Amino acid sequence: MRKAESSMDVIKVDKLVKKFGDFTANDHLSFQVKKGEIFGFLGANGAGKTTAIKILCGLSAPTEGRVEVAGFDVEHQTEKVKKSIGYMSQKFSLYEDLTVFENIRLFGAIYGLSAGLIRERSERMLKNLGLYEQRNRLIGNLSLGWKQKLAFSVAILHRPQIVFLDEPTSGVDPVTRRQFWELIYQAAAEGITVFITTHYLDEAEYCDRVTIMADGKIEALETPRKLKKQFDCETMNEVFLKLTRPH
Ligand SMILES: Nc1ncnc2c1ncn2[C@@H]1O[C@H](COP(=O)(O)OP(=O)(O)OP(=O)(O)O)[C@@H](O)[C@H]1O
Repeated sequence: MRKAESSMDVIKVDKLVKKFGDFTANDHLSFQVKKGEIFGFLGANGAGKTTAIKILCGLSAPTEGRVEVAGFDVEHQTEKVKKSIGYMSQKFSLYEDLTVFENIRLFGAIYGLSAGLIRERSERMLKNLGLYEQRNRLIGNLSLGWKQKLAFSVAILHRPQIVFLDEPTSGVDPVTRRQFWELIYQAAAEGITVFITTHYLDEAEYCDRVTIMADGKIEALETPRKLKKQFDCETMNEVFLKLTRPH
């Protein structure tokens, strides 16, 4: 298993609570994520994953607790947090009526990259993806798998410290999911921390550490190997079912 690059914590969550009225969506979450780590954030529908990710990205304020991302307080240094991260979700889509290259140029400019840097990085990225010959095609004409791989590459174009991926492989075929994970490994090897939610339990096996949430609480947080040993299971799927089935 690939090791996280250093012992530096780039995400620190301390007793995070998020309430919507009387309903507690995140119930005293505490965890840390290291630089270069691939951190899987799992849980059944409604467990509270997206709620927590929105707080970590500075899009929503915690009700209680303290959250630090890339060394910044998410509540009081929101703009600095936003500059340090990349974000991609299942629903995040590139502009369908712009070409591959036009999308990269647009997002590069939004991230504040110079024209020269955008050209250099986009060429390298498109060649790495095997999409260079398609650079003048409209996004709308690409398959979902290509769109998601490209969306991920665009989300890290500005070399963020951390990239948040909310169900990025939802609906794509197993071969493309494997290729997507190759991109994740490349990013992590370059020191980008990857925070990912997924409902595919085979993908949980690819993470350095995994947290499993149920009803707004963290039920387990460990490496996949240790979790399987701890719960006496062959697969992460079995671990997940043990921890998230209604008791
Ligand atoms: N703005 C809101 N107002 C009220 N309730 C909310 C709000 N946002 C989320 N919730 C509730 O909080 C709970 C957690 O939702 P959340 O979207 O974080 O779950 P999730 O783990 O990401 O689920 P999924 O896997 O389906 O994406 C759900 O019961 C949801 O209905």
